[in-house]
Amino acid sequence: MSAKILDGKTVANALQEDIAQRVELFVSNTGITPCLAAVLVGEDPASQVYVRNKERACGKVGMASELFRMPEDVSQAELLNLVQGLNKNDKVSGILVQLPLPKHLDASEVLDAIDPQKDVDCFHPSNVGLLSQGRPNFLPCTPHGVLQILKHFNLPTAGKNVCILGRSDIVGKPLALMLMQRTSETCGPDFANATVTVCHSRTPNLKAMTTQADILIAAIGVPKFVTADMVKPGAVVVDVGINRTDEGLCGDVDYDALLEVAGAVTPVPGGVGRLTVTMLLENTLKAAILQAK
Ligand SMILES: NC(=O)C1=CN([C@@H]2O[C@H](COP(=O)(O)OP(=O)(O)OC[C@H]3O[C@@H](n4cnc5c(N)ncnc54)[C@H](OP(=O)(O)O)[C@@H]3O)[C@@H](O)[C@H]2O)C=CC1
Ligand SMILES: Nc1nc(=O)c2c([nH]1)NC[C@@H]1CN(c3ccc(C(=O)N[C@@H](CCC(=O)O)C(=O)O)cc3)C=[N+]21
Repeated sequence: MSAKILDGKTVANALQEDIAQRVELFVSNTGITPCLAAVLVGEDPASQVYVRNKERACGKVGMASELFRMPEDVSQAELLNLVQGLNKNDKVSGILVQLPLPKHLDASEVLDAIDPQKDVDCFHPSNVGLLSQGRPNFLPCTPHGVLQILKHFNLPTAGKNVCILGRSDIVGKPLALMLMQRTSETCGPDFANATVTVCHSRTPNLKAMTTQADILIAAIGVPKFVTADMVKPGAVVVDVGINRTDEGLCGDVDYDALLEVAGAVTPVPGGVGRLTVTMLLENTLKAAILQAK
């Protein structure tokens, strides 16, 4: 058996074409160009790559982006001051503070300071609360990207056993919330209504959980953690992990081995990461529309 490869580039390009058209329409109707403000603290190489990808993608769909770089030793007060300035700045539609932040900073306090209507990451407690109640303002980028890949390849989640590895606030937890809802705002009821199992570092006998899954989603940050014996034959495997190793970029799943057991699998790079960036563009346009009202 050879798994179908769920190419994120194709999905991202199709969605970005659609976003570009809506951006053009919005600009011609309002005279406003949606703008993403990205805040980057320090010199972390991975963060720099991601932020660069985000800026490039903004340009591709006709949106503006502005990068705000802060030194590694920036104070909490200075960073809060920057965020408050961006909240007030009418030219800025969306604000993204790239994570992780250096340890001396209180990330929650910084993220909570972002105007919920500019919170394109969907990290603000009011936006997370709305998401959990099934009436989202913004959809979180990476979880939304996972749904969009599944939708593009017609792999519905309704009635399926979905196992998520990882319970972070950026991927695992919001993804679990979205998949257990009755419907998805953008993808409909076929891409919700899952029976969701969330696993983490304190889950005993992980393999017993993963082998039950029709759809297995890995978001733990451990290179090639998911091996062929952990996957039910024919299952859909979504690899969210992005790990930098000596042999280059790799995901949380043992991709080559899984090609022989899985029904479908996302590559890294060229998988979910592409969609994360695309859904950020979607949210930035949405933010601009909210603010134009
Ligand atoms: N493609 C994309 O767009 C994105 C990719 N990523 C990537 O996804 C991965 C996860 O990121 P993120 O969610 O931020 O990670 P975090 O480090 O915040 O969380 C990792 C989660 O995985 C769990 N975990 C870690 N090791 C194990 C293990 N051996 N067995 C079971 N569970 C384990 C942790 O459990 P516990 O809670 O018990 O500690 C935790 O819940 C990373 O590789 C990251 O780079 C992240 C965001 C976007
Ligand atoms: N506030 C905040 N919001 C985030 O959404 C956020 C964050 N902080 N911190 C880090 C994670 C990670 N993340 C990615 C972004 C782009 C790619 C991406 O472009 N991936 C490409 C290229 C990867 C590469 O070349 O390194 C791919 O997978 O093909 C991946 C992962 C967003 N995150």
